[in-house]
Amino acid sequence: MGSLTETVLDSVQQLSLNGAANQANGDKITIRNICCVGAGYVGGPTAAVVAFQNPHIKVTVVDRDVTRIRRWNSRHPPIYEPGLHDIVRIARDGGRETSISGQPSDDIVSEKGETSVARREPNLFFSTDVAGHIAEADIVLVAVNTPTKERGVGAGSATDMTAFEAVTGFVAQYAREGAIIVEKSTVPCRTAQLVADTLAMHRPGVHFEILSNPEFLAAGTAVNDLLYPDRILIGSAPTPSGKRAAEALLEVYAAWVPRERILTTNVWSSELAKLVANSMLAQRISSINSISAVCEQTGADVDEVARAIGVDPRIGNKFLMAGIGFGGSCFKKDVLNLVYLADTMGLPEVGEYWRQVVKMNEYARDRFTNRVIKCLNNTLVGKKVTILGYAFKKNTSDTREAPALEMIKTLLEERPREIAVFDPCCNPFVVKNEIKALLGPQITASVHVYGNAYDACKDSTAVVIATEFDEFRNQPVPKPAPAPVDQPAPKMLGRKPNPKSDPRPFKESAPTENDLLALHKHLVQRDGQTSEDPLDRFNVEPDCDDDCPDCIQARESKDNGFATGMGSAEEYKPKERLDWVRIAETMAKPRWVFDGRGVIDSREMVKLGVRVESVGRQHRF
Ligand SMILES: NC(=O)C1=CN([C@@H]2O[C@H](COP(=O)(O)OP(=O)(O)OC[C@H]3O[C@@H](n4cnc5c(N)ncnc54)[C@H](O)[C@@H]3O)[C@@H](O)[C@H]2O)C=CC1
Ligand SMILES: O=C(O)[C@H]1O[C@H](OP(=O)(O)OP(=O)(O)OC[C@H]2O[C@@H](n3ccc(=O)[nH]c3=O)[C@H](O)[C@@H]2O)[C@H](O)[C@@H](O)[C@@H]1O
Repeated sequence: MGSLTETVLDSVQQLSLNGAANQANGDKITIRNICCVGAGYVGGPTAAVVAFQNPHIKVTVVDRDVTRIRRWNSRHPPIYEPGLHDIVRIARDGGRETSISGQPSDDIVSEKGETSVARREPNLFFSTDVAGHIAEADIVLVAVNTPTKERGVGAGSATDMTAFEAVTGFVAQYAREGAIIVEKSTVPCRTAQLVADTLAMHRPGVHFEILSNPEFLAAGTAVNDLLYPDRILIGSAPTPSGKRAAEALLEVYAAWVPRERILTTNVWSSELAKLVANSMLAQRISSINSISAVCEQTGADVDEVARAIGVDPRIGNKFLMAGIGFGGSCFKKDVLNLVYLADTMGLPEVGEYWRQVVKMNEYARDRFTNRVIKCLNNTLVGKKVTILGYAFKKNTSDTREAPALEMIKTLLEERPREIAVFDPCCNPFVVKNEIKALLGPQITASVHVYGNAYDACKDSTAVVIATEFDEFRNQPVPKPAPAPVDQPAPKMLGRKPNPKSDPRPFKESAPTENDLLALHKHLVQRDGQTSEDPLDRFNVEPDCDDDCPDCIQARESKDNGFATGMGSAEEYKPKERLDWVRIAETMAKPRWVFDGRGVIDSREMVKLGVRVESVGRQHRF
């Protein structure tokens, strides 16, 4: 019997053994057709950027959710991400032939322009024909949801592989021989083996390569993360055909990502690295949140502590923002995924170590909610409490696992007169329906979701800030803590363009899509709202259906200058800061602000007669 290492290596090779002779010594694989299964937060933006950067590749995003696909095919896609709309418009609708001045000048688009930009055909499609598009693909990206199991064996920590397994079944049935199957979803380590086994069972002797290519984008910055990734990770079998498949996927990314940022590993390292990346980030947040509790007892200030430790290059200054804890669809589930892996491999100490990260996160949120209740004399009866921010982080409409929801649930137990909710990025109709669906219509009768912050805060005894939107600040956005001293200088290659500077003259005579995008951003920012299409390239967009929530919001929104950005505008644009003087004037006494995200300068609030409680520091006034 071989050693464990040998067994693992053998099974890595097995991933590409079926019929490997077909491809082992073949030519370079040319990719012309990509099918992405799953039109969600990862599948939609990733496929859009891949298509945008590879006009010669047909990219089709398929999903079984008819409404989602209809919305991707309309002017209001189902998810909001800054910059996504411009990219979808070019890739999905094509671009008109245009002519631009190749030199920085005011005469941006002119008939006598020096640089002509050819017409671009659409190459991004959204469809519900899952089988049909899998069948024609050279690469199938699987980007379906992999939540935590809610029942059965491993409930509460194991990954629910229902959606992933269903897609694997489809792939086994319909994918053409030689197709490259890519795990884009975050999956338990060694999932590639399950995929290989399923394919081998359904299609014995037929060759498929299985790659792991986890996604590292974050909500709210997805487009920038995709356009300028820190790294692309591709795990493959160490066989010649495995490496050729990895090279084929690498070529797709190399259209816009510098090659030195594309890392290749074995499949298991790639699968595990994704879980570890999220677990380590979550661990930092839980670590600083544990320290915030110590700060509140000792008189230390958690922001000062974070700043003091963050200048040490061995620690670094990122992900040290104390608050009510991490939300989002991934951190908790991915840490628990690691916990389950450790537990089932007979490593309970490892599992327990990581489980604490999730426990500390819940502790941070509940500790703050209890502080709200305690400050309000342990009763909310007859009182209105306002929650500012419902999304799990700023600049996104993603509300999955948002701490705000759990806080609302706890506060409702105290039978308040009203819980008011306002989020500058979320559609109020969607939020209201979501809260009702998650907590039940009876209990949520006293929850009202507002389209502007002033109505939401009027007559409130307490305002609770649950998301770090810049709009809620009463102080300038703080400068980032100084970078650790020996942090390497950012590389020139793949660097994000500065939208303030004109990218012309372009390096090449024919501008790339990145050049055009940089110029588009520069001109939109320079000219403010005056043109959404300064390069005169956009085609007419498809209409929305009658039930589009963003169109309904646009029709019904009573814009008080701080209305939600979804719907009324094509894209969410951060609005002006909240006028805290106006809010303070209409709040009920004693006016409390509970700052769960470190956005409030309490000294300014005191001048308005507002009492502030923040995470990680003592200053009760
Ligand atoms: N949301 C994020 O920011 C990130 C998510 N990830 C990972 O990416 C994966 C996808 O996440 P999201 O895009 O957020 O999920 P999502 O829930 O937004 O989208 C998943 C989509 O898959 C579709 N789907 C499910 N089963 C299907 C089937 N059998 N056939 C066709 N379509 C099917 C669903 O209808 C849904 O539209 C997860 O594994 C997640 O952990 C990774 C990095 C970032
Ligand atoms: O796998 C995923 O889904 C993604 O998870 C995170 O991205 P995301 O959850 O979208 O957003 P983050 O910026 O990581 O923030 C997560 C949560 O942590 C909170 N946070 C973040 C940073 C911090 O210092 N403190 C803090 O409380 C945020 O408010 C938010 O609720 C990772 O950052 C991505 O790299 C990863 O791809």
